[in-house]
Amino acid sequence: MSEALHVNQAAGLHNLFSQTRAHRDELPVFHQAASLNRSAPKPRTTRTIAVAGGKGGVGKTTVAVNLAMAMAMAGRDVMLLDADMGVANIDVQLGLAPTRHVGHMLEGLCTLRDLIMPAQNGLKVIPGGSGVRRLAKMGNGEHAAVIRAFDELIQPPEFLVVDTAAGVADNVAMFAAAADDVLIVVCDELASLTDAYALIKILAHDFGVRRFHIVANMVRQASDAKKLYEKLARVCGRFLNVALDYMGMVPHDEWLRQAIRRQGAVVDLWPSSRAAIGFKQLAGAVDTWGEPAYPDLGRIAFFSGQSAPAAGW
Ligand SMILES: Nc1ncnc2c1ncn2[C@@H]1O[C@H](COP(=O)(O)OP(=O)(O)OP(=O)(O)O)[C@@H](O)[C@H]1O
Repeated sequence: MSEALHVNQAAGLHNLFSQTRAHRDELPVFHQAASLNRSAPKPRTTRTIAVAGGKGGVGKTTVAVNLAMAMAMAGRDVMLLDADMGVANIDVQLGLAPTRHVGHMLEGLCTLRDLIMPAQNGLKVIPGGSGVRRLAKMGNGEHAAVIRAFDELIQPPEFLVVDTAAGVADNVAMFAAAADDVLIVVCDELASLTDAYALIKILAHDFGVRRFHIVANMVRQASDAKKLYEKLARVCGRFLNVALDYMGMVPHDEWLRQAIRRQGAVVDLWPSSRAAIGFKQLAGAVDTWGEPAYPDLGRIAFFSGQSAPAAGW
């Protein structure tokens, strides 16, 4: 698999959203992830949600932070992993000042548990590290080591929300494919749809992910959000064997920028803002997602080594 696929050049993706006739994609399925972990599945107690989107700037971090915070405010035990390693910024957004990052853990200088930072409302954050070249250049083995490190947590959370990087490089795909659910963030730009499609295609073909939750961010009204979803669903339905779930919308809302300036989450600081209401609805919808549609067998997954229920369950 290529290290960094330039999504807008891949297979003339822009055309997919406008053309009337195209060939069904028949690329082979690569079971690269499957060959890396052949251990038997074990019962898991943590539900992992990866927030992805392909394109940069569509609001992945905003959605991850506010989804995690909204669930924490609802009394759930939630951990948030900033997997945008090397250029991570969840710590800054939530006013945290980490002294260690994932690189220290990989070097054996600390454990994953040492990286956990308490944020507002009981949310726990694992910062991704910023301005560290080595983190930005991590290879597949190191990504897998980060994912497997979660097996060592003595008190696994009820939910792990993973904020992934932009693009469709291996790190994004690995973190997304290691989760139980993938939440794709799209906004009202053609490049957002084409990049979301590219990511869904890679996750479906190369990692066997079959179900995706879709949220429309920074939209003006519900009808615009629905149209975005329908465009994506139409193209995916035509070329990929995947199911898309529409999760609603988060409107464009200036209170979000204010929240970032105040180093907090909008759901916490301005809970009755339009964006906060959208995030809370999204958080409430997670409970309707049903069982993860994705078997553990033969893949690298977060908490795949869990064998006992989490404390407090
Ligand atoms: N619903 C919204 N209303 C207004 N502004 C928003 C909304 N969602 C995100 N933003 C703003 O858009 C910008 C990009 O958001 P964010 O950093 O979450 O995107 P991202 O997809 O994680 O970006 P990157 O790929 O670069 O990490 C931020 O300034 C954020 O405050």
